[in-house]
Parts: sequence; structure tokens; C-alpha cells
Amino acid sequence: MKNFRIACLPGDGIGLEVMSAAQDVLQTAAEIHGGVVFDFTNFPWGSDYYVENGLMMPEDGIRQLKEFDTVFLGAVGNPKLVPDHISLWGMLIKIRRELELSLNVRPARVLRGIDSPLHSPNDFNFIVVRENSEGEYSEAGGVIHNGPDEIAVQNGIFTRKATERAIRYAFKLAKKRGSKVTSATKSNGIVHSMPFWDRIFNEVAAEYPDVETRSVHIDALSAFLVTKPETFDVIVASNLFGDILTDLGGAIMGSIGIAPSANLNPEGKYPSMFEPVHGSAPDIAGQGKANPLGQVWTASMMLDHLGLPELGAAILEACEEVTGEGIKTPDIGGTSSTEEVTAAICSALRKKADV
Ligand SMILES: NC(=O)c1ccc[n+]([C@@H]2O[C@H](COP(=O)([O-])OP(=O)(O)OC[C@H]3O[C@@H](n4cnc5c(N)ncnc54)[C@H](O)[C@@H]3O)[C@@H](O)[C@H]2O)c1
Ligand SMILES: O=C(O)C[C@@H](O)C(=O)O
Ligand SMILES: [K+]
Ligand SMILES: [Mn+2]
Repeated sequence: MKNFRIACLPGDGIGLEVMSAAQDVLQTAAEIHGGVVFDFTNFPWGSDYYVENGLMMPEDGIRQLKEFDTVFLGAVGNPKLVPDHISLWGMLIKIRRELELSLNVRPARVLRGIDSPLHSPNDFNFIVVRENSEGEYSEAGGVIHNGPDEIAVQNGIFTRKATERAIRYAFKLAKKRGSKVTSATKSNGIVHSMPFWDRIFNEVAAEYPDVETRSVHIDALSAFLVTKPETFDVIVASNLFGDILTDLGGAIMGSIGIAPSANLNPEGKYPSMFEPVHGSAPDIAGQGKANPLGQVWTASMMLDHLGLPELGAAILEACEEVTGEGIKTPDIGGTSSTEEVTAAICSALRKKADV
């Protein structure tokens, strides 16, 4: 029996609902496999924890997470209780930084039975590699003076090391997937960091002459993801651009509630963290309407990472069987609840074990 220790951080809002769903699916996957155990430890960190303790997670929280094989997170944020920049930087971004999760990998593709809002989605299948440690997400800056003289300064940080790491990972991924890399730039408007980004992209591209490359300004790239998403394979983007492109990726799949992500520590020095792209969705929290597919697909990516790719693939196939049968939450045009979709995925998985 192989035992995997998984630190689970449901977080806030629908994070709790989709986490419980994904844990049920993972337990079912372990049952049908027969040779693995997923040992979940749930941590109650998040906005409610903040109200009680003045922190999103305990002082030694990062040290606790380092003891696990992976971290599995739902969503963080409850703007009624805690300002969003405090909740995000106090937990999600803190974990990304302190566990050195410098890459955020976010696929988007057409899933069976889910209608894209696009007229001709043409079976797109792309993956965004988001630089996850710096860029536009930076603490460098501040606010000075008051009243009409008040000034806010926010500096973007682009290091050669992190830029090159993200771009190189994108090329390695493209070699595996067999096709091309698109770089998200904005070197016409952002005059220092983006020409620097382009220069490093071109340097790395020169080492991969057999991979087709192009640089596209982020504004045009956003439009192309709507008009011809099937022309993209791997897209590499800075932290903010990658953030925006991946909600767009979710939207063209049918809902941002479907999109998964892996926050990777590329050297394996610390555990990697897996979380869906979406947030805590306060508008639907507690109503049983949350789409569990983003968290469940994220679980499938986590199994790939843990060396169980067949089990990961079985989970994703089970999801597509269920959506193919029309068992879906309201965000993708269905009438089923989170629990009904989850139960259907678990029973589709059990059926696989019977054959
Ligand atoms: N990684 C994260 O934990 C993360 C990501 C984004 C936003 N947030 C936080 O979440 C809170 C809400 O942010 P937001 O409203 O901008 O983004 P959001 O992703 O929470 O919600 C945007 C819209 O998508 C819908 N949606 C999202 N996930 C869904 C799902 N699984 N099923 C069905 N519908 C779903 C919501 O109902 C809402 O209408 C804020 O506090 C924000 O900071 C956290
Ligand atoms: O990185 C962020 O800004 C938080 C959230 O929007 C995300 O995409 O993970
Ligand atoms: K999330
Ligand atoms: Mn986002």
C-alpha cells in the first residue's frame, strides 16, 4: 500500500464544497486502485480563521505544509470579512512564494458534454504556463502622502532567473506535446520588462529550433483565444497575464468553475500545490451550486504529479462521462447539485473498476 499525505486547505466560500467533492472522488479512486491511500489532513485556514486569529494561517503554517507530499487547496477570499489583498497575500500567495511554487500550469480544452460559449470552439486544447513568483505581483512599492498629493507606486519585478525558468518549462512542455509556444507580451506599452521578457524568450527559443514560436501582444492574444483558440498549444505568460488568460480559458471551456491548475515547485524541494483557477464565489457559496469539476480535474493533475497518471486519467474520463450524460451544475447549463455531480463521478469511476 502506498500512502500519500495530502494537506487540504478548503479555504473559503465554495472552496469548502468543492474540496469535499474532490476528496470523495479521490477516495473512490483509491478504492478502485486498491494499492494507494490518500491520507487527508484538513486545515481550517482562511478568512474565518483570520477573524478569530488575525492571520489567514498560523505563523508556522508553511513549516506544517512542508511535511506533506502535496498541498490541495480550494479557494481563498471572503471580501465581507477580510480585504482581498490581505486574504490572498496572507495565504495563497504566501504559500506560492514560501514553497517556491514558481510555475503555475493551467490547461484548457473542450470537455465532452459541455458547451463552449464560442460558436466554433474547434476542439481547442492549450495549456498556459504562468510565471508564479514575481512579475506584476510584487510587494515593491508603496503609498505616500495624503489627499490630492497621494501617490501609489507598484513596481513589476522581472528577474532573468524566473523569466527564463517559466519560458524554458514552456518549451520542454511543447516538446512533449509536440508543437508550439506562444509568448504573451506587451512590449509596445510596457517598455522595460516586456522587451526584456521578449529577449529572453528569443534566447531560449534559439535552443529549440524545432518548436514553432511566436510572440503576441496580450490584447490581441486575448482576442485570438476567443476567435481561434484551436491555434494555440503552450502559452507562456507573466504572472498577471497568465492569471487573466486562464479565467478566459475557463470561460471558453464553458465556465471558470471547470479550470484546474498546478502550482509547481520545479525542483521538488517543497510540496507542490494544486488548486482550481476559480475563487471562492461568494455569490453562490452555500447553495450547492458550485461546479466541482475544476477541483476534481485539479485532483487528477495532482495524481499525475504523484506518479499515478492512469488514475488521474480515469478521474478525468469519469468527469467527461458524467458531463456527456448531461449531469451538470447550473453554471454549465445543468440542474444538478454539487453533490449529485460528485456522486455521479464516483459511480462512473466504480463502473470502470467493474470492467
Ligand atoms: N485561487 C483563489 O483562491 C482565488 C481565485 C480567484 C479569486 N479569489 C478570491 O475569491 C473571491 C471571489 O472572487 P471573484 O468573484 O472575482 O472570482 P470567482 O472565481 O470566485 O467567481 C467569479 C464568478 O464565477 C463563478 N464561479 C467560480 N467558480 C465557480 C464554480 N466552481 N462553479 C460555479 N460557478 C463558479 C462565481 O459564482 C462568480 O460568478 C475574492 O475574495 C477573490 O480574491 C481567489
Ligand atoms: O493569482 C491570483 O491572483 C489569485 C487567483 O486569481 C488565481 O488565479 O489563482
Ligand atoms: K482556487
Ligand atoms: Mn485568477
